[in-house]
Amino acid sequence: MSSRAPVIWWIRRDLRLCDNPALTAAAESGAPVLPVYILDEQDEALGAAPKFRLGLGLEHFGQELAKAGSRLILRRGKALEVLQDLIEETGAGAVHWSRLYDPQAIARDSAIKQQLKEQGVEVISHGGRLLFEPWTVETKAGGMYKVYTPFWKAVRGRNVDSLLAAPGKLAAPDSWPASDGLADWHMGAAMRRGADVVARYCRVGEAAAQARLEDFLEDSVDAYKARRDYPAEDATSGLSENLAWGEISPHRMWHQGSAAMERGSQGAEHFLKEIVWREFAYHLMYNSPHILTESWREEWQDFPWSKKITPQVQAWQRGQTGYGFVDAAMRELYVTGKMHNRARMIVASFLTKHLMTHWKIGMDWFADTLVDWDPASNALGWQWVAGSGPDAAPFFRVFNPSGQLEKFDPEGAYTGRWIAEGQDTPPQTALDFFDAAPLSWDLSAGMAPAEPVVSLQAGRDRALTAYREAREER
Ligand SMILES: Cc1cc2nc3c(=O)[nH]c(=O)nc-3n(C[C@H](O)[C@H](O)[C@H](O)COP(=O)(O)OP(=O)(O)OC[C@H]3O[C@@H](n4cnc5c(N)ncnc54)[C@H](O)[C@@H]3O)c2cc1C
Repeated sequence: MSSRAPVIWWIRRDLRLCDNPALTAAAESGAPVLPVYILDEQDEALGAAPKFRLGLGLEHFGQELAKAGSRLILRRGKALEVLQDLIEETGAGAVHWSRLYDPQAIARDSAIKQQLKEQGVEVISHGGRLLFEPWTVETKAGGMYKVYTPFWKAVRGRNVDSLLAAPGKLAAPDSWPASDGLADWHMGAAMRRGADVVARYCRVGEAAAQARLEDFLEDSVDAYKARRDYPAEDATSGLSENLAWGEISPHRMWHQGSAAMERGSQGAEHFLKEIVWREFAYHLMYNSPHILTESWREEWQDFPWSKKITPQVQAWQRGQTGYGFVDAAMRELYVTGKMHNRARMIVASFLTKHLMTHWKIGMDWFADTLVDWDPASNALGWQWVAGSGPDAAPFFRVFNPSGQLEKFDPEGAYTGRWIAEGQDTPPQTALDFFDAAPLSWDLSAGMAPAEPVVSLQAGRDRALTAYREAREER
C-alpha cells in the first residue's frame, strides 16, 4: 500500500501484462497503478461477436490482474467523464494508454489528451499495438504506401522493439475506487443462443496465446507457406483473435517468428509477411481512413453493387447458398467467430461478384460475427477482394467456389466439418451451427441440402458485364 497519488492505466485493446509499454511505463513511474477499462460509446457500438469476445477477454484479464496483486476497475460512460471522475476520486496524476489508430479513437483520444493536460494531468500514449507506428513508414517521396510489396521491403529490415517483461506485482492504491460488475454489462446479450457455442471455440488470454504461438512455431510454421491455404488444416497460427484484443503483441510474434527463420524454418518468413499485412492495413487506415466507409479508389464509388439484403444475401449470411465452400465458411464463422483466410476471400468474392452485393454489406456482417474483428484488416480484406481497394485483386478475378473446393479441400474435410446435411452422423462442429443459429432462421440438420442461389456462370457473367460497362462509362 502506498499513499502516493496513483497513475491510471487506461486499458483498451491491450489485455496483456507482458510486452505492454503503457503498463510498463505506469508501473515504472513507481506510483500505485489503477487499471481501468471504460465501456464507452465506441465499445457499445461494437458488433455482437466482438463485444462478446471483449467481455470474455475482460473477465479473464481481471483474474490475471488479481493474481498480480491488482484489480480491474470497470466503468461505463463517456471516456473523458469517467477519467475525470476517477482522477477526482483518487487524486491520480497521470494517465497512460496504448494507442489506437481508427479515426474515431484518434478523435476521442486527442480531445481527452488536450482536456486532461489543461487540467494539469499528465497524459502519455504509448505504442504496442503495431510493430511500426504508421507515420514512421513513408515512401521516398514522403507519402503513404499504396502497394504491399514496397511496404514490406521498407519495413522488413527495421528494428522491432524488444519484448518487455511483465512488471510482476503491481503496486495497489490505498483504496480502490468502485467498479461495475462485468455481468451487469451484458456483453454477450446480442449473441443470444450463439454465446455458449462461440465461447467453446475461443482462445482467451495471454498465456493461451503465447502457448499457441510456441506450438505453431514448433509444429506448423515449416509447412505454413505450402499449407496455409487449406482450410481444414491447422496450418495457420490462429492468433488473430488474440491480436485483436491485444492478448499477444505483434512484437512477440515477430521476434519468435524471426528466431524460427534464423533456425532455418521454412515458412517463417512468410509468416512474418502476413504479420506485415496487418501493419499495412493499419498504415492504410491511418493515412486514408475513408477505407473504412467508402470505396478506396474513387472510380469505384458508383459501381452498381446492390445494397439490399436480398434472400440471396440472407442465404449467404446463413450458410445456405448451395455452394459447399461458401456455406462451410459462413457456418464456421457463425460457430467459431473466425474464418480461414482463404475462405474469407471466397465468401467475399461470392458476395461482391456472384451476388453483385456491396462489399460494405459483407464487411458489416463480419464486423458483427467475427471475434477477431479488426477495423483495418476487415476493411482492407473486403476492398481487396472487391477490387475497390489498394493493391486489390482485379475485379475480373472471380473465385469459382467449386473449383476452389476441389483445389483446397479435395477430400471434403472442411465441408464435412461444417455442413451436416447429407451426413448420416455429422460431427459436433456441424451440429453446433444449429445450436448457434437464431431460431428465426428455422434451420435443422435434417433439412435437405440448400439449392444453389445463383448459377456460377450467370453470376460471373453479370458481374463482368457490370464491370465492363462501368469501365466504358469512366
Ligand atoms: C474479407 C476479409 C476480411 C478480413 N477481416 C479480418 C478481420 O476482421 N480481422 C483480422 O484480424 N483479419 C481479417 N482478415 C485477414 C485474415 O483473414 C485473418 O487475419 C487470418 O485469417 C487470421 O488467421 P490466423 O491468425 O491464423 O493468420 P496467420 O496466417 O497465422 O497470420 C498471422 C497474422 O497475420 C495477420 N494476417 C494474416 N493474413 C492477413 C491479411 N490478409 N490481412 C491482414 N492481416 C493478416 C493476422 O494478424 C494474423 O493473425 C480478413 C481477410 C479478408 C479476406
